[in-house]
Amino acid sequence: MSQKVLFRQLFEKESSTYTYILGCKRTKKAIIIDPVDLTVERDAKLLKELGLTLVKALNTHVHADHITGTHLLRAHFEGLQTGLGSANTAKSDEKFDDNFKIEVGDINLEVRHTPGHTNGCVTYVDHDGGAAFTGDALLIRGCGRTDFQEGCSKTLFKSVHDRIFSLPEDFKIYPAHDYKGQTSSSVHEEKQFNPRLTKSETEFVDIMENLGLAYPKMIDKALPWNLNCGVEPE
Ligand SMILES: N[C@@H](CCC(=O)N[C@@H](CSS)C(=O)NCC(=O)O)C(=O)O
Ligand SMILES: [Fe+2]
Repeated sequence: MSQKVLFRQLFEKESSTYTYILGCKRTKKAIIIDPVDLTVERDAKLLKELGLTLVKALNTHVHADHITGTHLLRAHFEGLQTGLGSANTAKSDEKFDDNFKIEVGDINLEVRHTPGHTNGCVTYVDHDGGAAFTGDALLIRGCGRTDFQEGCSKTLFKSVHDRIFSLPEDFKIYPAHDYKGQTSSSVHEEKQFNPRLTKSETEFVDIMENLGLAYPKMIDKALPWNLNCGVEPE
């Protein structure tokens, strides 16, 4: 991570979600990526202890397994803007087109559209810090499932190869989830050892069609709330 940016990786255990805080040391303005409703109080307290003002709460996609904390964070930080990729129909203050550049003080993130797990997934790339926040597009030694939310395994294969594996090999990978206690990886590691993405497209599609994962416990509640920015729909 860049010396100019304060960085924290936080974990929410019910959904095994990683939330990331990036704080500009100069301006004290901060961005949070993939906050969870259950851990908003913890995250807001930490931000305040670090002397940071949260100005943007971003999601990598409309989550199916938990409710986003973006709306609840507004109560702690006046003027907070929520953000999401522009391919989503969900409510959000900002919608980012492909290659859009987010700037907050000395924090710079490039938005790369990486559909496939959902049609609206994005990866936030920190070129200065050499890191990519991949959401569920690329997990450590895995990837997001493609069996709901307009998922498509061929699209995901292309997104990961064209938009994530094309980054420098030493870029770190920070996913939205991990179910095995792993915290980060690198482009080099995933290109070498990811058991799904090292395969041909045909083999990848076959793997994804036979994952046999259970339907996420919270999906029926989480999707309508998250389409409404984490607020209960009327
Ligand atoms: N058991 C969990 C959901 C687990 C799950 O389906 N995770 C998603 C990411 S959250 S949308 C996924 O894509 N997993 C891929 C994999 O290979 O594990 C629950 O019930 O919430
Ligand atoms: Fe997801």
